[in-house]
Amino acid sequence: MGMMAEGEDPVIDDPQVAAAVEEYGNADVNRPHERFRGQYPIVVEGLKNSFGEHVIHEGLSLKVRRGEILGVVGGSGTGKSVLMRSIIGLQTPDEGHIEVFGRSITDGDPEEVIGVRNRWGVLFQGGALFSTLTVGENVEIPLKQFYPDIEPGLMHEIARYKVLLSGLPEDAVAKYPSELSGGMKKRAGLARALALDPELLFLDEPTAGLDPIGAAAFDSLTKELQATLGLTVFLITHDLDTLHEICDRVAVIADRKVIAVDTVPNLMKLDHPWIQEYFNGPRGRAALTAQALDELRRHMDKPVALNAIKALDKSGDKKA
Ligand SMILES: Nc1ncnc2c1ncn2[C@@H]1O[C@H](COP(=O)(O)OP(=O)(O)OP(=O)(O)O)[C@@H](O)[C@H]1O
Repeated sequence: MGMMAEGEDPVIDDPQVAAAVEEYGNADVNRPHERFRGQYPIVVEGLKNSFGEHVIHEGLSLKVRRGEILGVVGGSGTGKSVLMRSIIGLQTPDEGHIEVFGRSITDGDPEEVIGVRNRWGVLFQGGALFSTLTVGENVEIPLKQFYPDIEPGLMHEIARYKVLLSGLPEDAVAKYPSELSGGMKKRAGLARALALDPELLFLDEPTAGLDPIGAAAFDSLTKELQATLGLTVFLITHDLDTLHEICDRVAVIADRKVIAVDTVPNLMKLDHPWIQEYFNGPRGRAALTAQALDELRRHMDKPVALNAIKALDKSGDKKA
């Protein structure tokens, strides 16, 4: 086989497979389970968003790599949610271009956009569950919307599986959102976001409002799902522990654009005042110490690590 550019589909050598592809349409057709093979499932270029006189984004560009957990941070009101809403087509920008899975969201054919909407899942801030429906029924909504012909028994079974996949007990399927704790509601929202086996997962402040143990558990679940399901995750968060623990890279929004995208250690070296305040301020330092402790605990059998943990714990006590 000749050289293949990144993101290109492989040449089909097998005549039977080639005939089947010919019959059912090639990779450009919106087949439900076509998977994106390019390098960047999300590409945003020159985005401008405003509400009246209030300009939120101007000249904002961002590329999300396939398979990464990308954290998105920025001060309150810098437009993290508006960016997410633009990417999923809920907010029409004034200017700029957005592609998801290589298809234009901003000026694409509406049919095409519908063809990509079943390939992402979204957990909105607060979960956005329908209060009059059970958890199982909430998870079935996207299934009914995109695959109305699936028979009800199978639909219930898929929903039950997604609920379990999100770490909820089986009996949560029949419960109403009001019967769930905050952490369980987030998991139910996640189960719904996973309903269509997405390749791309959008999480808006998933650990906000959770206690530290619940937040850490949700982070582990996100990491596990990314690794096992091969997801790309776009994760808006204020949670420094989340950034340190699970994000491959972090995009920082300030001054109406993405001012940097990099790993947390690399971002911490940058001279921007907001970045310094955020990552190197007292809360940033505490998160870093917590991560260092976690890392050391993984090597507890080693005497050096044990001593280091003791020393770090003591220095934490002094600060507190
Ligand atoms: N539909 C809307 N109409 C008018 N203004 C809006 C609308 N949606 C968002 N905004 C404004 O856009 C700005 C950015 O909002 P956004 O919710 O994206 O911020 P954010 O970075 O997610 O903030 P936070 O961290 O507080 O959640 C805010 O000033 C908000 O008031």
